[in-house]
Amino acid sequence: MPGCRISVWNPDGPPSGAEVALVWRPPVQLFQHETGLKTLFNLGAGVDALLKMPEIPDHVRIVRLEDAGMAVQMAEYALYALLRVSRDFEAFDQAQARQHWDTREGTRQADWPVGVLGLGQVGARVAQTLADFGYPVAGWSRSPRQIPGVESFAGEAALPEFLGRTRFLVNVLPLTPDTQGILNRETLSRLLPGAHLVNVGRGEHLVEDDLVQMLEEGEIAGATLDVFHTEPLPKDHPFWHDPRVHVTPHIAARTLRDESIAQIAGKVAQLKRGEAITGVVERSRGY
Ligand SMILES: O=CC(=O)O
Repeated sequence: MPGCRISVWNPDGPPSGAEVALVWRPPVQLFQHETGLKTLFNLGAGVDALLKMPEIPDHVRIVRLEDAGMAVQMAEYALYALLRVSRDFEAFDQAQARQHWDTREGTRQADWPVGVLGLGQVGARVAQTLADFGYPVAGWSRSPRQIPGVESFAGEAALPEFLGRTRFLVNVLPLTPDTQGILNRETLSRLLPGAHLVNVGRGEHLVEDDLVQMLEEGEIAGATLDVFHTEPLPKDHPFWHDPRVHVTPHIAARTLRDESIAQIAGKVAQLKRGEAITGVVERSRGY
């Protein structure tokens, strides 16, 4: 990046005078030290942790990563979880362990209506991918979205109807005060029987105790969870030990270095030319 001076933040040295910082969960001292910052590029899609930091001055522009190779990873993750449950692959693994030739009846895609919570760049890719495979897919977002082959539900009033037609629920919402705890007993109990939950948003979207109980009661058949209230997931957490729950360590969509650098470098160049950039967070909206 000719024309840019790039350094690693050194909290013990004098301020660098940087106008732009690339951050992931930065310490508050950064903002007390580097007071010339104008733009923060978040090295992830979710900016919830940054928006919980009152130390970030109001005039600092926060920019999130837009897709940058994450959307396709989320689509892969959701597709993997969907195929595993909808095609009974776990039952076949168990049958193999018993050398049992399990000639169970085949499953139908129509029996697995998919619902995607959140239809931003990531959610749209997830919904589109699963729809392309032939599953009935609907998406829920704040405002209506037009995605080919995906039924759109918008706004809080449409949430019960969206949940009521969904058996495989994928959460990719941003975490905001409005969406915190949105996956709870009241909402999850509206899903179709035999439901499976995939959470690749944030742990705080889910009321974990509600899910633990609903799995016990058979109200929810299973879950594939990548994010948790406490990460790493504490060793004694019931999710580790429940065979109906599949735990992954916040890897559903990794930040890809080259793609992220290219995107951020492009936006820095645009800013230097005085152009508007996309991906700027609306703080009042929460993402
Ligand atoms: O959690 C990861 C991200 O927000 O990109």
